Amino acid sequence: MRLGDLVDGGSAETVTGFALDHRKVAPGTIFGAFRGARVNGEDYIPQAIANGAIAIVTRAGVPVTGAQAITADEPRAVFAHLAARYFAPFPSTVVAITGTNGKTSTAELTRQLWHQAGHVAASIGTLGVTTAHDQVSTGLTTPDVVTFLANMAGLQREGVTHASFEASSHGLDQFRTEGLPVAAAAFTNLSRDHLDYHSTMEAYFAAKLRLFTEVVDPAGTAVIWADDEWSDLVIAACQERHLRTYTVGTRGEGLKLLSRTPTMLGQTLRLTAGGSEITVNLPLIGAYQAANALLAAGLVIAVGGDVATTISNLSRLQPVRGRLERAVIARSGAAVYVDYAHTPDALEAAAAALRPHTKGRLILVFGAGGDRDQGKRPLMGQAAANIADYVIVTDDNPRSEDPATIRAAIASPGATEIADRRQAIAAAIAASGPQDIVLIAGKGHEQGQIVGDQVLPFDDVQVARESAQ
Ligand SMILES: CC(=O)N[C@H]1[C@@H](OP(=O)(O)OP(=O)(O)OC[C@H]2O[C@@H](n3ccc(=O)[nH]c3=O)[C@H](O)[C@@H]2O)O[C@H](CO)[C@@H](O)[C@@H]1O[C@H](C)C(=O)N[C@@H](C)C(=O)N[C@H](CCC(=O)O)C(=O)O
Ligand SMILES: Nc1ncnc2c1ncn2[C@@H]1O[C@H](COP(=O)(O)OP(=O)(O)OP(=O)(O)O)[C@@H](O)[C@H]1O
Ligand SMILES: N[C@H](CCC[C@H](N)C(=O)O)C(=O)O
Ligand SMILES: [Mg+2]
Repeated sequence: MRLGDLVDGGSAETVTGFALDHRKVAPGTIFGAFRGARVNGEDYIPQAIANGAIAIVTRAGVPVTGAQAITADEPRAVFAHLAARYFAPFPSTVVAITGTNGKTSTAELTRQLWHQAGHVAASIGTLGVTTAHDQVSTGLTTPDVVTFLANMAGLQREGVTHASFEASSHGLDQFRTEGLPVAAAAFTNLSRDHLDYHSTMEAYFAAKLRLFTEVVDPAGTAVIWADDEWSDLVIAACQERHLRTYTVGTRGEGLKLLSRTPTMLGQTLRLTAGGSEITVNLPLIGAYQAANALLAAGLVIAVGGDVATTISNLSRLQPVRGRLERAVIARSGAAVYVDYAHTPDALEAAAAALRPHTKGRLILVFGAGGDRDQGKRPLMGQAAANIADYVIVTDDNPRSEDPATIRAAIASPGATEIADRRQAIAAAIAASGPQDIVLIAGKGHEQGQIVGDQVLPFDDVQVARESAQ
């Protein structure tokens, strides 16, 4: 592809790739020079050109000498759209999920439902790039736009026709997932997180809302969990754009949840869909997993899946890694669960899921990540005190912060503090009785504890199993 094929007045030079970092520029690259959270990418334009960049996408007025300048008010959006034309084709059906909690779960359950329906399907998100046979980590929930589009194109080459992806608020704010057609977009919920980056709930919500007002195709569908306090605002924004909406939940119209009855290993859902009443046994516990499963079904139906088959396939869903994952039964007889709850709302959702299965006490081990929203820490501490009978506060990826300061900020009333996560997990399990449940929250599938700039190997499930012996 030549530069002239991509931009008006472009030269006949061959485009060889796209880069956001000047260190990744090779001859023929189009470089995106953007102001970032840490540094200003515009400062690296001369180096990018020296490394062979043939065009620079940036703001108007930024000096560019020796390469074609492509300028726009929102240069990240233009860069994404140019890159998408370069990397295309993509899987023919792509859907996205946003919300504070439940993106990974919904993306993964959507992938599973498509797989069951006979499609070659994949998902991209916190767990990495997942196909029926493989899982490769990308490091971020929503990778940078070049990685994202290259991965999507790679999936298409491998025969993937259906792909779901997580659109994090950072990703949406930074236009990391633009340019490719998105046939449907789901909203899970909104609660406190990431205010270190977005400052206010309104700004955080506005970032999420872009998925519906700008990213999803105008002829696409918004699939909305109707029972969240922010849902009506999402529905209103979609209606303003004349987007088709498909709502799910007890207030849902597409999939209406009539009742939810916990069973030993899951729950029975009674629903109305397309005018008929359907009962399905979901092999996952907790209201939150039912919500995510219904959203996944909604997405599959929104892009053409058969309603009855899709709902019946819910009974064959596999658990999502690190989301209410039963790690081990301790010698005491207590069941030990690992969950990725790292917000106040998620802690409540995870505890609510386990309560009906607990005859005794709910013992909770958790912490809060460093270099992330500080305001959520005391709220998590208070939530923990409300939902659990015994709380141990420990470390969870302190990153560059002092772990003791993070634990002090959590300040969970009545909690025990054990800095070392392995010791905390061991203490929780040692304290458990046969009727109790131990919930280890915050790290889910993660394979490391980030301390400073080191990633020390750590897996909550494995440590729980070792501690339970
Ligand atoms: C705050 C944030 O979101 N930062 C992300 C963002 O960085 P940025 O654009 O602000 O970059 P910057 O470091 O200020 O640099 C500005 C520009 O200069 C360029 N640069 C920089 C240095 C240099 O030598 N040369 C150069 O060209 C950079 O490539 C960049 O384009 O874009 C980078 C590339 O896409 C990301 O790697 C980086 O993620 C950092 C590492 C991060 O920790 N992000 C987390 C907070 C995050 O994004 N999390 C979300 C949500 C998690 C969830 O709840 O699910 C996620 O989607 O994972
Ligand atoms: N629908 C939901 N409602 C409330 N809480 C939920 C919901 N789905 C998941 N959770 C909680 O959030 C945790 C993380 O779930 P998941 O990984 O699916 O969310 P996510 O949105 O991808 O999170 P992240 O922002 O870290 O990528 C779960 O382990 C659970 O505790
Ligand atoms: N995607 C989330 C994950 C948080 C997980 C928790 N273990 C932490 O490190 O805070 C974030 O980057 O904020
Ligand atoms: Mg996620």
